Amino acid sequence: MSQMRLVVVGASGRMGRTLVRAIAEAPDLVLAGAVEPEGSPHLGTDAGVLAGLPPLDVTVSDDALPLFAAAEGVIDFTIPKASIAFAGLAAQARIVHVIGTTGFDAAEQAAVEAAARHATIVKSGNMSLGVNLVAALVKRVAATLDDSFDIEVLEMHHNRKIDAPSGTALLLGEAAAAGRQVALSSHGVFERHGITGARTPGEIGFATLRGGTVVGEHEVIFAGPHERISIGHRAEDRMIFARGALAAARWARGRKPGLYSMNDVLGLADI
Ligand SMILES: NC(=O)C1=CN([C@@H]2O[C@H](COP(=O)(O)OP(=O)(O)OC[C@H]3O[C@@H](n4cnc5c(N)ncnc54)[C@H](OP(=O)(O)O)[C@@H]3O)[C@@H](O)[C@H]2O)C=CC1
Ligand SMILES: O=C(O)C1=N[C@H](C(=O)O)C[C@H](O)C1
Repeated sequence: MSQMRLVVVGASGRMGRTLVRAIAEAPDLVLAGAVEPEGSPHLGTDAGVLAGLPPLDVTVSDDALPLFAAAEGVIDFTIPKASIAFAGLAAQARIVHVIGTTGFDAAEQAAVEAAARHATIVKSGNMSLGVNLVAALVKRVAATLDDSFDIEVLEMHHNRKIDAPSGTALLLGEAAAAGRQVALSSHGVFERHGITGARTPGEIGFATLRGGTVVGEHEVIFAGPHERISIGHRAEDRMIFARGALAAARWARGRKPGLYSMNDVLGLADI
């Protein structure tokens, strides 16, 4: 099979640069384009140089559509507003769209779902194998334990992160809610401050920490009567997310339009 031609949007970001390096080290993939927003100081720069590599002869552009038209996939770790626009363009170009961006509100999520009628989209709040395995375990443990075990999701990230709770924390909360056969929208508690009253049984609580250069840490705590179970994950390098995203692109190549998750890519959907 020929090399898969991929465009990286948000190419100068923390994930964008990591993705460019991950594509450069994959013999079956080739960087076909690199995109940054209009006005970015990085426009016209070589994407390889930007990522700390020798030149790759791909200059950073703000004109996504012609690049998408000549590619088979786009890898997108940007911001929700941009990802929605890219989903429309990817649908127009009939190419694979891997979305790692987090922080979507309900209307933005609905826009991605609409685009997935024409584009093959893989979207996940965390592209790593480890976190998706942890989510499968959380679902199983939540299904096994009753409401006498309180579920709390704890996360810590670097001080540049703009959304909270993290996409991964939400993914883990959804897994816990699915295990308990409840909706996260009705059982999730995202803020506590002041005289909150005692904890309501069945709540799924979230706590967010921000600081330093932490790549991403998550812990799901099941706190029961006189015992506590804790299941967690520590990301040590952004390369785990980048390699996961590239695995998603390979998996999605040639697949029919639809909205897929990393569970589909990793074969964890039935766990
Ligand atoms: N699912 C997963 O496994 C992971 C998800 N993430 C998520 O990925 C996203 C990005 O994270 P990170 O790389 O740390 O963030 P950064 O802020 O470092 O990078 C975001 C990049 O997107 C660019 N961007 C913004 N708008 C546009 C646009 N319209 N067109 C093209 N590029 C655009 C920004 O450009 P500029 O700076 O010029 O605005 C920036 O280069 C976040 O939502 C984060 O939560 C992160 C890691 C793993
Ligand atoms: O912004 C980040 O850095 C990360 N974002 C994702 C999230 O919101 O969960 C994934 C990872 O934890 C890093």
